[in-house]
Amino acid sequence: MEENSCLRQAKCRAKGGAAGFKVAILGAAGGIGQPLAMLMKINPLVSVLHLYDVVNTPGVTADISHMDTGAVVRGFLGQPQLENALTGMDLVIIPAGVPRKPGMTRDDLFNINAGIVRTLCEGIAKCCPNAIVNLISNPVNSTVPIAAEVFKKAGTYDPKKLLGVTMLDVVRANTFVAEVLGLDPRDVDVPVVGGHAGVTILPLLSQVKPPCSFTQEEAEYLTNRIQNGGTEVVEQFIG
Ligand SMILES: NC(=O)C1=CN([C@@H]2O[C@H](COP(=O)(O)OP(=O)(O)OC[C@H]3O[C@@H](n4cnc5c(N)ncnc54)[C@H](O)[C@@H]3O)[C@@H](O)[C@H]2O)C=CC1
Ligand SMILES: O=C([O-])CC(=O)C(=O)O
Repeated sequence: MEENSCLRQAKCRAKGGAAGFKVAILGAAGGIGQPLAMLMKINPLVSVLHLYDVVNTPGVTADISHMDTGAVVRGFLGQPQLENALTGMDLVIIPAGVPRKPGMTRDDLFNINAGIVRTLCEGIAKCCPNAIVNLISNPVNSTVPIAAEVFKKAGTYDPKKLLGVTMLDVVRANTFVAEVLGLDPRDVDVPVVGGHAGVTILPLLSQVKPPCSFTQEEAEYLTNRIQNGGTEVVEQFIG
């Protein structure tokens, strides 16, 4: 199509800037980042969505931006664009880094992901110091303290605004407990406290709603399966 025969984006009447949360995803082109970008684009509370990665963000951004929901989507590629990706954000969600392969523990990711998270958090401290930060990158038990130290050094640390994402442990607990009890998982609520690796994941099986009891064998099976749910998935990705 000839250049002068099409309406160019800059000439469209939409101005963006509606009220709502401005959200950045760092690591937006990855296995977690892409579906997360889709969920944020669907979320009616989100007005602006910034997608940052070191690879592939132009394609992911083009794709997500075609969804017919309100959030304005912008893509950012590589370290030189990190500050633009972060400026003005209310919420920063970080799934950037490497995932484990079969046979690895989450701690085996520490060396590489700690450095990635530190650099990204330095950018947050500089460009959006009041943002809520959700850390997904593993090992969450260590990346959250790393982020806390970066923010303390920068003088921007607010413990109420720094969160490790461990919701998967709750989701898994609800599913596995519902299977044992023969209930719909949507009717089951299992509190899970602690961290996000092995024995640091503590399902509170005495506090399950609706109230119930387990045999010793059921409690051991459930605790073990909930604590190793991530490994159960990772071990299936062979090759
Ligand atoms: N907290 C949780 O419940 C969960 C945590 N994870 C963790 O999330 C992380 C991501 O997992 P996946 O998305 O499956 O991995 P992935 O390899 O599919 O995606 C990671 C993305 O991060 C990007 N990336 C790497 N270095 C970066 C940097 N310096 N800046 C910005 N982006 C960078 C990569 O280009 C890639 O697109 C892993 O550490 C994994 O262990 C995964 C599942 C659940
Ligand atoms: O286990 C992993 O490596 C990914 C993760 O955190 C999870 O699925 O809970």
